[in-house]
Amino acid sequence: MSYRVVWFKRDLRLHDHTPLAEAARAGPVLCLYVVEPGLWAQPDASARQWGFVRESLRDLDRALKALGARLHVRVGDAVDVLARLHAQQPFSALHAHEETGNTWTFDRDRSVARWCRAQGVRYREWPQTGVVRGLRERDGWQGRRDAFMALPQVVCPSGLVDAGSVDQPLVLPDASSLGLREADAARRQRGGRQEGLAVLRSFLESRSHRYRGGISSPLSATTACSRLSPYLSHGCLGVREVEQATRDQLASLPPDAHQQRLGLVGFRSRLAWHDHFIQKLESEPELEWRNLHRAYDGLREDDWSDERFAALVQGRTGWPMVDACVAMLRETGWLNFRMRAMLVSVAAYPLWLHWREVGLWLARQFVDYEPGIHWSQLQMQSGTTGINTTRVYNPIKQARDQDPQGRFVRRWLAALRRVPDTWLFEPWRMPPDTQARCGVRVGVDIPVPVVDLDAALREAKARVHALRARPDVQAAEAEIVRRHASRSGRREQPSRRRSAAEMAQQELF
Ligand SMILES: Cc1cc2nc3c(=O)[nH]c(=O)nc-3n(C[C@H](O)[C@H](O)[C@H](O)COP(=O)(O)OP(=O)(O)OC[C@H]3O[C@@H](n4cnc5c(N)ncnc54)[C@H](O)[C@@H]3O)c2cc1C
Repeated sequence: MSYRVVWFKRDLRLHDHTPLAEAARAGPVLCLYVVEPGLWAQPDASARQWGFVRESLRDLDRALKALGARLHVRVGDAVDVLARLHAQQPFSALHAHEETGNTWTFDRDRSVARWCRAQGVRYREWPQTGVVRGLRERDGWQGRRDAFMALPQVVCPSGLVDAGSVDQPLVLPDASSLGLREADAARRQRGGRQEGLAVLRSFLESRSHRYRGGISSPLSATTACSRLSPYLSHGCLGVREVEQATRDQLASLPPDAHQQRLGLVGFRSRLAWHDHFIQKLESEPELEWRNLHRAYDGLREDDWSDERFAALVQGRTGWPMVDACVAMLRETGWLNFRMRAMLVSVAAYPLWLHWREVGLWLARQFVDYEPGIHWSQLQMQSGTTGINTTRVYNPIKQARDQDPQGRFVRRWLAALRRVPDTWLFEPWRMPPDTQARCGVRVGVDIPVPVVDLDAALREAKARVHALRARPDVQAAEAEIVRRHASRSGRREQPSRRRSAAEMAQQELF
């Protein structure tokens, strides 16, 4: 029997799934998910991500069963799994979505393509976002992305003929058998398309009026933001279906729904950034591990400090807003944009840590880890792209602006609950008699900051600005703009060293 294999990766849904629809049109299919121990052994993988994927796979299997098929799960190296399947029962084609992942998945996809060529198996891949494969420069990209988003969604087949047996139960390994030792996040979002659709509905219909103005503070952001990121990153929802649902919701709003309209327009621009940032990694896979602007090589690498990194990871920097964010991230696997940017900024400037290790730690924390967005943002917030404004977040100012009553900090840091408002954001300055009155000992119950914030910020900014001012560094920026910068808004000039859209992004949050 001739059949096609549909290989699910970061596209855990049946709706708007071209590889599945095309395979089903041609005849029997085998829907495959490969649990790859090599992938889960990478330093950016974590139990919380696997927990989310596991739930999504169960949901996917249920959806396939309703169509008369099932999800076939194999554990192993993708090429070995495909070779075994092919030896048992040869298939004519392998269908998949294009993936912009980390270096490991990039290499794996190339190995799979080589294996297909050698076996005479047709390997077909389709895009699932506005990211364009093989793009050499950014001119014209936005138009191509918009055209993709305007295409009709691909309808899910109404029935499937499974090329294998359908009455097997779904068996999925647990995190520990994949060697994932860090604990799952106790209060993370649950995986699966059904969960994702419910989150999408609640955002479009009732929460989006709080998006504009609500997404910067970590207090309001948990409900004001869409919270769609893990469903988009693991493909439980497609970007195109979310974009079109938003467009339709906007069209149906009554004229006086100003706040909701502003919210949905802002949200739609974030969906465009989703593709804009992933395109950077697609066009330049090396930005996962080396500075986008090579003149920044050596800026921080040799000054690595285990002590400063440990303080950050353990949430013991001494700056309450930073430590509270780390506590929330540990427990929920999510933070809003501004707080993510603040964590990276604190790591890069006052703590003067190179972004790669910091990025790996954060990647493991994020349930929604999306390599293209993640590594581009890590470099942008660390000031190593050469084309973005150097934005340095002061964690004490952020606390005052985003948590003026200290509710967020007190919620996540139990030791600070009895500290009076006056000292809450700089508790290490508390006089001894105040410490005694509120029963909190600086240096014992709460940490003293690892570095002097003002002095460390001053020195860090001076070092980065000195580098940016060098003519040879500025001269090299034009090429980075050509390949990566946004063309929306006025066309940016290399000499201005910033992208209009990226500036807008920095300012909006
Ligand atoms: C250092 C750093 C690392 C990040 N790592 C990731 C990551 O691994 N995965 C991830 O999905 N997002 C990442 N982001 C972007 C952003 O913080 C999250 O997308 C957002 O917080 C997710 O919550 P939400 O879905 O409620 O966002 P919303 O504000 O509701 O946005 C909707 C969607 O738009 C996209 N989006 C939003 N903001 C951005 C942005 N600035 N750049 C690109 N796309 C955006 C996401 O897909 C998001 O789900 C990172 C940001 C920073 C500063």
